Amino acid sequence: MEGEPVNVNEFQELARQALPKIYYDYYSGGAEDEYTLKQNVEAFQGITIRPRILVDISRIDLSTTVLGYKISAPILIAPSAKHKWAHPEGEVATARAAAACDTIMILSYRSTCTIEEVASSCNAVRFFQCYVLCCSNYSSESSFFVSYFKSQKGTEFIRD
Ligand SMILES: Cc1cc2nc3c(=O)[nH]c(=O)nc-3n(C[C@H](O)[C@H](O)[C@H](O)COP(=O)(O)O)c2cc1C
Repeated sequence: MEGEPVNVNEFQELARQALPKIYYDYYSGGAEDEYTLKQNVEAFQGITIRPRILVDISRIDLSTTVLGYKISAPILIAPSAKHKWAHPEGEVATARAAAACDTIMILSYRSTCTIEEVASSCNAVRFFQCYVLCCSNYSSESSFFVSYFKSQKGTEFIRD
C-alpha cells in the first residue's frame, strides 16, 4: 500500500519519528565504537539477491528446525531488552508476532514483561536468555558470563 514501509531502513525511519530520542538511540545504537554494528550491515550489503522472474513459486518451503523446533523460515527474534520502551504491550506483543509468523521468540533477561506474562500470551516457541555471572573472587580474570537458552523442553544450548 502506498506510504507503507517496504524495508528495514523505512521501518527504522518510522521508529525514529515515533520514539523519544533516548529510546530510539538505545535501540539503534551499537556497543562502544559500533564497529560490529557497522560490520554486520556491511556483511548484508555484500550479499546480492538475484531475482528469478516467472518461476514456479507454488511449492517454496523455507522452514527449518532450531534445537528440534520447526519454524517457518530461518529467522528468529533475537533477545533484546526493554520492548516496553517502544510499545506499552512490550514483549507480549513481540511474542504474539513470533507466534503469528510461526517462529521462535527469545526472551531477554532484561524483559519489561514477566516470563509468566509472555508465556501465557501465545503459543510461540519461547527460549529464555540469561547471563550467569560466575565470580570466585574480585579479580577480572575469574569473572565471565555464560548465556544459555532455556526452552519449553529444558536447558538446551550453551554459548559463551
Ligand atoms: C536494542 C538491543 C537490545 C539487546 N538486548 C539484548 C539482551 O538483552 N540480551 C542479549 O543476549 N542480547 C541482546 N541484544 C543483542 C541481540 O540479541 C543480537 O545478538 C545483536 O543485536 C546482533 O544481531 P543483529 O546483527 O541481528 O542485530 C540486543 C541488541 C539490541 C540492538
